Order: sequence, then C-alpha cells, then structure tokens
Amino acid sequence: MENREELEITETNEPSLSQVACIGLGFVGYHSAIAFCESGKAVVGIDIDDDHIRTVRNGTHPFETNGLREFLDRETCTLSTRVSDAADCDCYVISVPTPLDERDSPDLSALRDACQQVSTVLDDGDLVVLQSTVYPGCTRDELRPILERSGLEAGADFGLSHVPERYSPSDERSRRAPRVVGSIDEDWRAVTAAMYRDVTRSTVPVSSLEVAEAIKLVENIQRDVNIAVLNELTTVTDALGIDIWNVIEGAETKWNFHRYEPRLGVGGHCLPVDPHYFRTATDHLDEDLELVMTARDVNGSMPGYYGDRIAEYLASVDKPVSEATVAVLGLSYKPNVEDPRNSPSVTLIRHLRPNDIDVAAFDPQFQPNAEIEGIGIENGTDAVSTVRNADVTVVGTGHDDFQRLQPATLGDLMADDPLLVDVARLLDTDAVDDSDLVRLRDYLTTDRANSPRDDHNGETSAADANQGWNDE
Ligand SMILES: NC(=O)C1=CN([C@@H]2O[C@H](COP(=O)(O)OP(=O)(O)OC[C@H]3O[C@@H](n4cnc5c(N)ncnc54)[C@H](O)[C@@H]3O)[C@@H](O)[C@H]2O)C=CC1
Ligand SMILES: CC(=O)N[C@@H]1[C@@H](OP(=O)(O)OP(=O)(O)OC[C@H]2O[C@@H](n3ccc(=O)[nH]c3=O)[C@H](O)[C@@H]2O)O[C@H](C(=O)O)[C@@H](O)[C@@H]1O
Repeated sequence: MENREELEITETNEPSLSQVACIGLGFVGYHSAIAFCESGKAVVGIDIDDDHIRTVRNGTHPFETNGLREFLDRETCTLSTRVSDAADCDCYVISVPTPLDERDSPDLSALRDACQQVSTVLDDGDLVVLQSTVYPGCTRDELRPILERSGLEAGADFGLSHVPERYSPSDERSRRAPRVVGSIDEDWRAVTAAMYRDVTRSTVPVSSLEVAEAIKLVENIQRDVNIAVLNELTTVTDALGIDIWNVIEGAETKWNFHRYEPRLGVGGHCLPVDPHYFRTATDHLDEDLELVMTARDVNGSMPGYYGDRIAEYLASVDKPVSEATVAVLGLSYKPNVEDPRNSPSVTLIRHLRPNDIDVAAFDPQFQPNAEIEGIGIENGTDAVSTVRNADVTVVGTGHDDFQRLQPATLGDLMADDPLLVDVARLLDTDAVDDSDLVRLRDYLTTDRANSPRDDHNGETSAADANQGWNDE
C-alpha cells in the first residue's frame, strides 16, 4: 500500500482517517454514522431513499435518536442521497441490505450498486469497509472488481475490509460486541482496526476477509440450528404428552446446557437469511450444509405447524375453520422492535388465510390501522378489541406490553372454548391455568398424549441446581 503517507499518523502509529461516508442509513448504517460522528469524524450519511433521509433528518425513523441532534447540528456531519457528495471522504462504510431473492439466493443488487457508486469517487489511500452480511469470498470476488473500476487496485491503492455488524435491535449487549476486522492485507487491517477502536470497545483482527465473512454467518447459523433443535423437540414432546418448558427448565440444571426456546418461528433479516448466504459459498463444492439447511427448514415450518395445530383444535371443538376468528398479538419478528421482516406471525397469518379464517392483528410497535405488508390486514388499535369474540388468540411476539395481558380477561372476552397459543410462554402460567383459556400446549400434550404426563410439582431451578458448578 504505497499511497498512505498522506494519512496523518495517530498515536497508535496507524494512519488516521477523518472523513467517513456511511452508505445505507438503515438500522446498521444509521448507528454507524452516529457513532463515527461522536468519535469526532466528519460524516456524510448516504441513503438512496429520500424519504428515509427525511426521517433521519427529522428523527421520525424507528431507531433510537441518541446522538442524532449532535449529528444534525455538526457542520461536518451531513446527509445526502448522492455518493458524489462524499467525494472528499477517505473512508466508505457500506451497510446496505443483503436480502434473499425469490429463489432464496443472495440478492447483492444494493451492494453492487453501492460499490459502483463508491468506485466513482474512490481515491488513492481511501478505505472501503463492508459492514453488510455476505458469504465468504463475496467481498474479494464480487465487490473488489466493482471497486477497481475506479482504476485503483485494492490493497496497493485503496483499503478493502469487512467488519460485520453484530448489534441487533433491543439487544444492548450486542451493541458492545467486539468488532471483527478482516482486510485485504495486514496494513489495511491495522488502519481499519484503529478506526473502529474509536467506536467500539475492542476489535478482533482476523487473518482474512473470508474469515471475517464466515464468522458473522457462523454466529447466526449456530443460533438458527440450536433454535431448530428446540423447535423440533417441541413438536415431538407435544406428541409424547410432555411439556417442553418443563424439559427446558430441567435440562438447564446441567451447567453446560445452552438455553434456546421454542417460538412461533424464527424471524428477522438475518437468521432466516444467513444459512442461504453460506450455502452459496458451497455451490461449487462437493461438501454442503445439509444439517444447517435442514434446521432452516425446521424453523421455517414452525408457523405452519402451529397453524395446523390451531385448525386441529378448532375441529376438535366443532368450530368450522372458515367461521373462526384468530387474533394475532404481535407482528414483529422479535419483542420490542418494529420490524416485520420474515416475521413468524406474518407467516402464520399467510398460512391461515387460505382457510378463509378471519384474522385480526395488533402490534403496539406499529401505527394503529397501518396496513401490514403482504397480508392485507390493518394493525388493530389495542389488544382488547383485537381479541374480543376471537376463537383463538396467538401471542406471536413477546412485546413487553403484552406482559400486562390478563388471561382471565382474555378468556372472558373471547368466544367459547377460547384457545391460547403462547409458544414463548409469555403469559403467567398460573393465571392461564386459572382462566377459561385452553393452552395449545395443554391441548396437544393432553388429548393426544399416550405417555404419562410430566409432573408440574417439585421443580428445581437451574440456579439452585448449578450451585458451585462451573462450565466445562
Ligand atoms: N438490522 C440489524 O439488526 C443488522 C443487520 N445487519 C446487516 O447489515 C446490513 C444492513 O442491514 P439493515 O441496516 O438492517 O438494513 P435496512 O434495510 O434497515 O437499511 C438499509 C438502508 O440502505 C439503503 N440503501 C439500499 N440500497 C442502497 C444504495 N445502493 N445506496 C445507498 N443506500 C442504499 C436503504 O434505503 C435503507 O435505508 C445487512 O447486510 C444486514 O444483514 C447485521 C447485523 C445487524
Ligand atoms: C448470533 C446472534 O446473537 N445474532 C443476533 C441476531 O439478532 P436478531 O435481531 O436476529 O435476534 P435474535 O435474538 O437472534 O432472534 C432471531 C429470531 O429467533 C427467535 N428466537 C430467538 C431465541 C430463541 O431461543 N428462540 C427463538 O426462536 C426470535 O424470536 C427471532 O424471531 O442476528 C443479528 C444480525 O446478524 O442481524 C446479530 O447482529 C445479533 O447479534
């Protein structure tokens, strides 16, 4: 990398970059722009969506606004829809979407477009950092050639690094996760790590771009597979008449049992997506990700599993499905966020609709009466009006707001034989037991069970059982 003398030398003897373009101002890029601004960098926030720029400018977007006022007040921090307005920057941090297409293959269109835009303003000594999640080899093989349309060579003329984002909404611990840094060469890795040390607690330099890309995917894939194990075990324990929650509580008394929990399904734009990204890297190999993709299918099948169990229950109480009403509380993919991407609740609604079942939905994170994308229903105004006269209530997302729901009230508001589908067991179990509600898990493990039911009494808490034990 011959052209780095113009970068000023910082106290860590690494050249310092001072003007950062953050391309893509979604959840990831927005937080990066604020963080780099707070670290004293000049920042140009770039997003192709003019409306989104407007929401950032007036603070009406769904992300936290800590630091936004300082960003907007600082003359050296600006917003634009054009990468050309960032031509004076010396670092380009790309955080655009990397979703799947309709064939479950990586859709790199946004990424290619962003790289093409950057290639038009790239100068000697600049650094390009990819934060978006991609598959191993993508940065080097797909994005580097686009960036080199600038006439510059990655490594020799400009830096190319992959620093995957680990932060996720409503998980403050993940915000402070160390940042993995993989680069085109060691010199640029040092420059990148120095820049990120200003915005995170610690950096983890790794040996290559591909290792950094793989780390991100492996973290999420391991989580997806482990959740799939619990989801599959839940369907089996249902059939055996065993309550999975008693099994989890008991298994947790072993110090090296890692707790994962069954849910209506696995949502978000990462866990359902990342196995398919990694699978892409195996396309030319004899080896494949058979277990990983099977686990993905298990998780993807869960909303349908619960949809079928609901239909089964309705038939068992002589309620024609086409005349039934299902109330779905929670549309986000996980608690306390406003994000319906790959939401299991939305997938469940899609699964139920062909049966002409009537569906009402409410999510406090969404605007009342807002149209819920892709399922043709509007968000309700509150939980009570949503569940009134419903035959089934599904607690699809464990928002904190729903902790206040009183099972007795739900039972009174709903139709006869009211079914509660609360896979995450959000509602107080004793209160549910004392209400008129029929818990789906009880229905599944009672009316269909052949084996002895598990004993609800005399359970030992994990904390008590693990007194004094250390992890292996
Ligand atoms: N949201 C999350 O919790 C996390 C996301 N990631 C990854 O970070 C990346 C970004 O994710 P999000 O921030 O959630 O995406 P997002 O969908 O919330 O935001 C992406 C933004 O990029 C803009 N954009 C799209 N194409 C563009 C282009 N060519 N030039 C400029 N702007 C463009 C869009 O208008 C949008 O505002 C993805 O690869 C995702 O997998 C990684 C960790 C956490
Ligand atoms: C390894 C890891 O913890 N990855 C995180 C993950 O965050 P994400 O926002 O997807 O949330 P999550 O807690 O993994 O939940 C994803 C989905 O999995 C479900 N879920 C979660 C835990 C569990 O035991 N059972 C379960 O079914 C959730 O309900 C949700 O629908 O993916 C993020 C990402 O890559 O976008 C990443 O930054 C986060 O650190």
